Amino acid sequence: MLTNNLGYPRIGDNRALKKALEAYWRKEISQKDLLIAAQKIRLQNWQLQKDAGVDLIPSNDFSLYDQMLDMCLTVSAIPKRFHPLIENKEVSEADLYFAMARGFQEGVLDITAMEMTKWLDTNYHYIVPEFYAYQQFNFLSHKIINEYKEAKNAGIETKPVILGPITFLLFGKEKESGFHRLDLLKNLLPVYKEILQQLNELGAQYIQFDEPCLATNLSNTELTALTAAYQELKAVCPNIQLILANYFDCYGENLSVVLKLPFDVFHLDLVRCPSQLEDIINTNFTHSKAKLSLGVIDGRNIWKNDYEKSIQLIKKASNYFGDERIMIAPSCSLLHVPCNLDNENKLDGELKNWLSFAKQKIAELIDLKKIIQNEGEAASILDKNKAAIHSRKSSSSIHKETVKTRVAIITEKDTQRESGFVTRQAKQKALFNLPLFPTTTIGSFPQTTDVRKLRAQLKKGILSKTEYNQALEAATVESIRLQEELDIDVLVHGEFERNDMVEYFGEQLKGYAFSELGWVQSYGSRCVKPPILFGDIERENAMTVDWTSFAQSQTNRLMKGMLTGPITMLQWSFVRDDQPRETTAMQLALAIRDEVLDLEKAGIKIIQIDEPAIREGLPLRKEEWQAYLQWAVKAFKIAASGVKDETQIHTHMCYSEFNDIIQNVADMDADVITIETSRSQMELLEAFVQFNYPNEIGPGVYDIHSPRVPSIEEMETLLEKALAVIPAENLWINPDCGLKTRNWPETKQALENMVEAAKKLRIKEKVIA
Ligand SMILES: CN1c2c(nc(N)[nH]c2=O)NC[C@@H]1CNc1ccc(C(=O)N[C@@H](CCC(=O)N[C@@H](CCC(=O)N[C@@H](CCC(=O)O)C(=O)O)C(=O)O)C(=O)O)cc1
Ligand SMILES: N[C@@H](CCS)C(=O)O
Ligand SMILES: [Zn+2]
Repeated sequence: MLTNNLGYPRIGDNRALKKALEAYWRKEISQKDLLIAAQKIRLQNWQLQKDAGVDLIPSNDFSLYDQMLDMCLTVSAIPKRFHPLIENKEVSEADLYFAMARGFQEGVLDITAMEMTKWLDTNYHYIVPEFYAYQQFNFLSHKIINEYKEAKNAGIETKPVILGPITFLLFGKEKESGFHRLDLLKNLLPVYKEILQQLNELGAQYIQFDEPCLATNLSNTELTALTAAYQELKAVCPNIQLILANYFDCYGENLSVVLKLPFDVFHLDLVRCPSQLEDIINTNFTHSKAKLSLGVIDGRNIWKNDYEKSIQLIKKASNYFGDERIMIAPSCSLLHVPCNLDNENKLDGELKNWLSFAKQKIAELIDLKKIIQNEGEAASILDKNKAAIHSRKSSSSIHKETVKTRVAIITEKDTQRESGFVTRQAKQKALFNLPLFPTTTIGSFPQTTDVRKLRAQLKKGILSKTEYNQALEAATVESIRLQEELDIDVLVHGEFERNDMVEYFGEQLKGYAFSELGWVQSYGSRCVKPPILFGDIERENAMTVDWTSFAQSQTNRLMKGMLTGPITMLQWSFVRDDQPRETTAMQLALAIRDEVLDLEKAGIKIIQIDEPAIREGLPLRKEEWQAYLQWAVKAFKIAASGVKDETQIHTHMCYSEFNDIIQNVADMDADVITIETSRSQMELLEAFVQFNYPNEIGPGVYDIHSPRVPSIEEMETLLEKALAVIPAENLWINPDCGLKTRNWPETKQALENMVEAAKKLRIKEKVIA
């Protein structure tokens, strides 16, 4: 029985990759130094897995920015606008790669970044490949080959991991009409064949094809393409063992086609979908020679594996198929969990004993093998695990009757505003007296090194709480003055006091715990430290009233209160797996509702409840959507509906394709929604238009993930597009998302341009009127 790992976190302990990348982008270190730092992480990861005794160690799971972008470079899917950079000998392959991710603004060149979107239902973002009719591909970046050789030179045999051709095409976008991206498969496959041939020549024994599109509903055409592709690929190198990796859900209705594919190993995510083992047992797979990789260790959460449960599944599989046809594995790549629990010194001992990060999950894999093979320490390993699992199940720190009772008595009335939108809109317009096309921002302003340093100094005791607060007050006042100077209509306080929009709230809620170094990659160099939601959620004190009231006291303009919604708190935390997610969402919703009411009591007239993760939380299979959406929308409405008509509730969403959930977005009944639309050139608005979305909308007019500053004309063009489909009285003007990742000069310039674009639009609208 072999152990199989699908992927390891690539940011390195202590976010080594983030630090190297950002230093390189700031031109503080050379490209050579960046590449050395990257190599060090790869070697450490491989060595750790080899030392632990993992049989199938992944390579090419590392990426300097994103694995989908790596594939674009591998097959030379480089959008035409970046071609001047290919022709420019001064621009290296790495800089071309970063330009595709981050945009490029130098000299006469001003190139927009590629779009970025959520990787299935995770908080990881990938770069969206762009496709053109008749596009040709060729084997450009040899990263997969180089990393295989690099490991081999270090004495480590690895299993190269590659994103499969079907997922690569399906998760990309056509950039012109008249073709479907799957039409490009025949042009793409020769590159995959060349890769297979080269790996074969180098002696690779396994190659893992990631095809997570199999966790979604696929059409017959897509499944036919899948079959054709892998028949062609297998024929090239019959001796390499091909592994099919699907994760985050069942193969579902795709299973019967999948099991006929010429793979040597089929990976199953048995954490998300334990029932699929039974489904496979009920097919004639028992007669096949192929192996199963049983993903029994949760690669998406941080709870210690329950060995008894896993052993049951493994034994069931081995009874049917025999030990030699079984591999054991984490459910998916460990990219989505932090590196190493050993680095945590401040976690409560009881809680720490319930947890497992990437390094510990690798150890769990080996433990399970030892238990199955009944090696010497097997009994004591199992006993220790049983004790930890029992300790969590029976702990008194998890359950609070008052919280459970409050959830039990939620009624329909708790989810309804006093009046409908039309009445509320009239009251709010009369009260606020805002200009046509009001301008606002999404909440955060640049979290500069200086601001982060303040927090680090507070933590280390170098700054007192009073000194820390004074410094943040100064930053807040400065941002308010700037917004007034820029003539923005509805202001924000800037969120300087927040380390992160989820962690900050988690820190103030009972039922949450925090790691010190539990970082997980979100996109590129950006990381998050998801708080650990382990128990019933209770808000003991107001969380944002002091800062928001302070900010409001500094200006005569309207100041938005800024909160994170219950579904985003749920999605971006490591959540408990001992109760339904719905129950946890209701507990969070009640806590946020209390905060909304406290803000209203403190005189705040506009309150934004961010829900950027509502789309990401959708189950991967459509048949499960309605059940989720029903409770997700309910949770938002519980949070938002306690206020009077005059209080304006905003929500904000980014990275979302709203087309198929627009009815549910409308059901949330926020007075104003601000959404990310600029990278897709307002494409997203189509959904709002087709549905005749009734409430006010602020479609983002500039992409905040790129350092490039958009021009006034560019934003005017986007606004014209928006105005063609949204009634003028419902249109707000704002960036795509918060500005925390930007620096001040870019931010000032971009906002100045944005306000100017709004003013020009107002004048044009007056002329037409
Ligand atoms: C809006 N987005 C968010 C998502 N998920 C979240 N949980 N939060 C989000 O805001 N998902 C979708 C989008 C896009 N994703 C991201 C993710 C992450 C960032 C980001 O800016 N991350 C920061 C880290 C933020 C943080 O927690 N900072 C802490 C710790 C700061 C730190 O690094 N301290 C230094 C010491 C300070 C010094 O001396 O310089 C250290 O520990 O070494 C804080 O502020 O206190 C990142 O830098 O990656 C943005 C969008
Ligand atoms: N209010 C948050 C939303 C990010 S999705 C911010 O501005 O950063
Ligand atoms: Zn956002």
